[in-house]
Amino acid sequence: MLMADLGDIRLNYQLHGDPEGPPLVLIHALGTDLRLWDKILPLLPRGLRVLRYSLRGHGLSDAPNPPYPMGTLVRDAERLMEHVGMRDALVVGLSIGGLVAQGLAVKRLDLVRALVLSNTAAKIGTAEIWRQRIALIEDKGLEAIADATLERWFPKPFRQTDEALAWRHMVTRTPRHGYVGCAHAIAGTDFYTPTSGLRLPVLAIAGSEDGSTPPDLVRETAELVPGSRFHLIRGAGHLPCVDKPADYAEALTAFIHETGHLAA
Ligand SMILES: O=C(O)CC1=CCC(=O)O1
Repeated sequence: MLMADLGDIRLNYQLHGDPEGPPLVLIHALGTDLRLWDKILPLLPRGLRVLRYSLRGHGLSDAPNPPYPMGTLVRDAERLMEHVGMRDALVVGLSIGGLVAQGLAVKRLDLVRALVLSNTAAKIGTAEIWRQRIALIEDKGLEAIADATLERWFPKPFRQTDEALAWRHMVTRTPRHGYVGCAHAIAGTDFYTPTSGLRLPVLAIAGSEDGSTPPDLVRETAELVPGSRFHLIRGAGHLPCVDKPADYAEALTAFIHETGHLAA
């Protein structure tokens, strides 16, 4: 468990794997933290240098007052990669993590060699949806959105497990400032034009049961970048690294080898 003091923010991060290996960066979803990747880490090929961190306002990272502009979240990722001495990485971003990953690739292509856009889009939801969600949280707290969030995140059978309850706790324990800060960032982000200009290998991953970023939305984003590949995980929800970790790790591993990031 490590903390990067970047001056105006301290971010919690972890490094795994081979310190000399090709870099892989994992960026999580709203209302979760770096533990989102726990199940897939042991399933990834050996030899990678893996960086995962908690976004500002999440996990053990600082949670300053909202709002957080998307540019600030992108700058956090940029500065953290510089802090640990990483460039030319394969960057995996899930949901808001996918927005940060797109922004990072647009701004700093030297840091990003390939992108995995998981359960994400160039634009997620509408400003009005996010305004309503922020107002509800500011009035009643995160408990007020927890059940609806789990319905969008997980297919019904998974929602009935003890594990789903643990993820519900993760949502309600997210600092209110942190969730609202990042919700503002999502509300203000439309990457259709900048992402259309990207030219790098892209794998888009969708879950057939995803109630937050449904497969068609993910496919539409993949199609913005010529040559990108779309992979659907059947039976998975918004967080396939949680409810279908083996399928998720397999798709990621195939892409890691396909792009030549790590020799097969
Ligand atoms: O809360 C949701 O519906 C899912 C979500 C949207 C952006 C994100 O990171 O998660």
